Amino acid sequence: MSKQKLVIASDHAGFDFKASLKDSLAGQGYEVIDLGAHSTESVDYPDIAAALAGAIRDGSADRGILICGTGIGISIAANRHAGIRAALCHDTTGARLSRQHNDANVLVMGARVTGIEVAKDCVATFLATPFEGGRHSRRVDKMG
Ligand SMILES: O=C(CO)[C@H](O)[C@H](O)COP(=O)(O)O
Repeated sequence: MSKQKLVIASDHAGFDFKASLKDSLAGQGYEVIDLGAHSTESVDYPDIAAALAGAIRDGSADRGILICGTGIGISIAANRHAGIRAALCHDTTGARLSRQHNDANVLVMGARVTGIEVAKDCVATFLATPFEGGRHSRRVDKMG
């Protein structure tokens, strides 16, 4: 099976964290589109979330990873976009269930609240876990 196409983006607070995740994913052979931020210069997370939503919507990527300081603002912003199911996760249980029950297509994490090794485990779990369907499909469908 071919690897999923990934898009990753962060605000300034997640810049270093994003670089670590991107390196790790590249090392595993993933194609990763990086939509910035490209430095620690301050940017606004709604703009970052909008850019990533566009990349999922136009088919440039299958799954997304978003990072801000807490993950809260950028997940709120991402979920305002049609077709985006962004899950803010702090551990691998959340990452697994976000896929099994919610068919999340964007994993969100907070660089100021989650350690990078936990984050790498969350990414691996998120990418490896299929949606369970069944009763969960009905609920996901109700969200549009
Ligand atoms: O976590 C965030 C949003 O939920 C942002 O990363 C955070 O608010 C940015 O703060 P600052 O401009 O003080 O670096």
